[in-house]
Amino acid sequence: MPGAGCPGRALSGTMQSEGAPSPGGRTPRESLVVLLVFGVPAAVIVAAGLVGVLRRVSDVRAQQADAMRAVIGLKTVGWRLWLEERHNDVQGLHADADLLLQLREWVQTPSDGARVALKARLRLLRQTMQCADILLIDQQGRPLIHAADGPVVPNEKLPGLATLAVTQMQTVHGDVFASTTSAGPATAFLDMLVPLPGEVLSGVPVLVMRFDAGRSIERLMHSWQGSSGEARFTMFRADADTVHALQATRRDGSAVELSLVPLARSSHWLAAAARGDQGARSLVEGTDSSGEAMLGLAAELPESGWMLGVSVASGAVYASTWGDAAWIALADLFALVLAGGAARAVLQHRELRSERRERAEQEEKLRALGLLDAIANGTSDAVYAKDRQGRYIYLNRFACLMLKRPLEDLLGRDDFALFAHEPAALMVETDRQVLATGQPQSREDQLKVDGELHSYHTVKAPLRGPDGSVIGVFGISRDITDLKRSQARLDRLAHYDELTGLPNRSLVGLRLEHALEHSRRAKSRTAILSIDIDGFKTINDSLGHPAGDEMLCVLAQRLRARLREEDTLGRLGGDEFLVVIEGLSEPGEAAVVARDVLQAVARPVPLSNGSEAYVTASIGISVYPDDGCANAMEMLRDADAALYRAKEEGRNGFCFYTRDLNTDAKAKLELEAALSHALERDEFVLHYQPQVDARTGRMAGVEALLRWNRRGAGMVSPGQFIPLAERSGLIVAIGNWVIEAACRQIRTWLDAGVKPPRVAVNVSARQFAEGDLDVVLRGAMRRHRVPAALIEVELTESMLVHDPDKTEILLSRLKALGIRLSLDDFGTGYSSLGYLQRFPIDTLKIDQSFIRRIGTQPDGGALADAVIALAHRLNLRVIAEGVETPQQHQHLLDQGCDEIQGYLFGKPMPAPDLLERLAGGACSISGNVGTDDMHAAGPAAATAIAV
Ligand SMILES: Nc1nc2c(ncn2[C@@H]2O[C@@H]3COP(=O)(O)O[C@H]4[C@@H](O)[C@H](n5cnc6c(=O)[nH]c(N)nc65)O[C@@H]4COP(=O)(O)O[C@H]3[C@H]2O)c(=O)[nH]1
Repeated sequence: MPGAGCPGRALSGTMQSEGAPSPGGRTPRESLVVLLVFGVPAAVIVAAGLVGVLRRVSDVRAQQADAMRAVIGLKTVGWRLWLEERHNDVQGLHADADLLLQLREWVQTPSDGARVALKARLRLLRQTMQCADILLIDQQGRPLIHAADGPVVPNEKLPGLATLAVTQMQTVHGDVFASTTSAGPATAFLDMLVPLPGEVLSGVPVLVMRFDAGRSIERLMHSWQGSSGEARFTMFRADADTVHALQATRRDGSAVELSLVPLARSSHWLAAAARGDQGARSLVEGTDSSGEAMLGLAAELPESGWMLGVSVASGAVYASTWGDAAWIALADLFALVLAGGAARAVLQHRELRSERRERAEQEEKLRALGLLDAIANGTSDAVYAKDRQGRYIYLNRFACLMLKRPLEDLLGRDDFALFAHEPAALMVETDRQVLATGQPQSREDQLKVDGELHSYHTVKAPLRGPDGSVIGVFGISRDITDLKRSQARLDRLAHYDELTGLPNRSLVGLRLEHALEHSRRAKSRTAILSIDIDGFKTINDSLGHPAGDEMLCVLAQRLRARLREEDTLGRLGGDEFLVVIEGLSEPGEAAVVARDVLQAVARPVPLSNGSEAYVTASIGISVYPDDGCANAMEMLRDADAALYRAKEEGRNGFCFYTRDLNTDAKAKLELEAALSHALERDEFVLHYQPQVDARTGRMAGVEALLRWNRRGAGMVSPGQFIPLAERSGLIVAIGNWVIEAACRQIRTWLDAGVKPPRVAVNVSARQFAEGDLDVVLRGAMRRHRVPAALIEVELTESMLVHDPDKTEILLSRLKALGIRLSLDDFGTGYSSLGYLQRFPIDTLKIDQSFIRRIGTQPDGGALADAVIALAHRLNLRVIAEGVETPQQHQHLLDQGCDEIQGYLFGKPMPAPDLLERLAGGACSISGNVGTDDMHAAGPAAATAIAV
């Protein structure tokens, strides 16, 4: 926490020292890798280069040796040819008759003349055969006469050769020999000895043809220009100490001079060849006479007594090899340089990478520290660290703000120095657990800050040093006061009704479970009262929801005030309340409470708009264990069943649950299931009840009343199934069917030539709310070609008040069709006179309950009278329904009521029965005025009045 000078720095130092690697250090493993990757290939390259060079040298030597052997072979062939030619030259000499004759003459008469003649002959022969000399020798090899001038060049091998030739009696030749005169140049000769017939020439047995071998030798020693430079040839001969080489020199363009050169045995290549160290015809190395390094190869020159050697300068032979070697070496060097460079680059790269990594790590750490600092100070949690002794070593900015002290004041202090003893002890205890277990701990604390109690959620974890040992405690504390408040609010919302503040369904359910549990143990009674406000919907619809809500709140307060503290009062939703009463000793105590509740509800409720609302309540009671319920759910179900019964029994009362109620509920469910199939099974039928002119008794119209002929069960009263159909939504389809059926019936009457009465159809609230009543009516009227004047729609007050604007539009659309509108049950709801003026109503229908009062109570007709007067004041027609007695009829007639409907004039009846009435043209009051067996005839049904 550098900015604040907080001990965040101390933490930074700790983090930096953690396990940093040696900077730029190359590990032995890295060096080994580099050595393996680059050293080994480099060594292989160099070795391969070396082997290449050596192989090249070896190849060159082998090639050179082959070439030299081939050249020597060629030279040898040349030499053999020359020898063969010489043999051919001397062939036949031993049979040369002229020569033999002259020889014989000379042998027999060794006169000068004979000698001269023989010598001339030999000279001629020498010329012809191009010999260097021709000798006649005796058996000891001593020359007797010769053809050339000058002294005879001695050949020490002649005696031996002469013996051989004579013994074998065939031509033989000796080795090439050189004249060894020290003064002039030497000449090489070859003596070919031809034995002469002995009986002829005893004493002169051999003719020696001496050939000059110089030319041939000179040809042998002609140098050869090969690919590896000039090949030089040498004839040589070795004795014990010296090697004599024959050098051929052409002097004057024709004669070849030879010289014998003694060579040192040591370094001259010929000496090595002569020694045969590496075998005959093997390549030898040495120097030549001038000291130049030479490669040579020597082979015996056949039948000459000499060796023939060929040599080339080593430099010329290896020149290309050295060139290749130089290239290879260069390539090797290049490869080595490359390998070295690559190795260096790799090493540098690795070093660079490692440096970069270290730098990145360092930066990362710095960033992390910065982040830590930013996080610790950026959060609205208190972040802190303490040493093992509980002294603060770090606090973030928020922690300082929370404690309202500068950092310097806080560092080094412990919790006892900063907080009250009790919370401090708890904090220290948590620290102790963290230090002892090395495990994080969390807890919630409450601390007084600025005189206000705050809730904190704290997580504490061990603070570890670089070696992993626990050196203190690290903590984060979050102010969760608001969260706690929200939680409490959510809790309230989850368990309490927002409007009345009473426990809601879930909390009441829980309390009921608890109460039952307690009752089970204490063997006491628990009762529940399911309360429904009668007429609440009407209040809501007529006065608006705010008024409804206001009334609910007032009722909730009243009920709460009537109950004991330990009783639970809850609102389950809408106008449903539930009371749970514990510890009853007998069920009758529940009835006392119920009566109290009824009284409380029945009192007028003053509303803020100045008006007063009058409502009653219906209550269903279930008592544990008397009703045999096992749990809360069953109790609620039974109390509901009792509530329905209470409502059925006329409201503003209570009803205890009995087992029969459950049977009723089941029957209702079955009824509902059967109702859903009634339309498709065509089980509905319309009955018609006459509405007659009060004065004339003529039938002015009929009310279409729905009947359900339930399969297997007979006729079901609309009072039973209409509410069910309303609840399930089936009423919309059923209502449409009624309209269709009524129109169809009118058409039937029309087609039958009967003047049909006006038919009033009942419309349900849901059907009206669909908003398409005009479309449905128009469709039906069009399909059956029914004049709109024959249709009347009966609405109830509550339908109109729900959404007046929408109602106004729909009613005007109906009026536009030409349909009459009648307001049913008028006076029972919260009748608003304003609506009567606003909506295009034609007729008011006085509710049966008002009619029933006539004649039974003093001034019982007052309400009916008022409705009649009001209707007429508003120019509306008025019709009274449920008229059963002539007194009622008379009273209504006296008051000016326009039309009458009731058993007195006819019960609802099937269409064929009505047809008879229609045919009769008037509605008479008779003993049996209807065929509808749905309702029992009233007391006046037996009276017959003819109108
Ligand atoms: N005690 C007695 N009762 C008389 C007398 N004259 C007529 N009533 C009965 O009073 C009810 C008049 O119908 P409501 O007020 O529209 O009351 C109707 C109406 O609200 C509803 N309802 C009947 N048919 C339909 C229908 O097609 N559609 C809708 N939505 N509701 C219908 O069912 C209610 C009951 O119908 P119902 O059982 O047919 O009962 C009829 C009728 O039979 C009388 O002199 N004495």
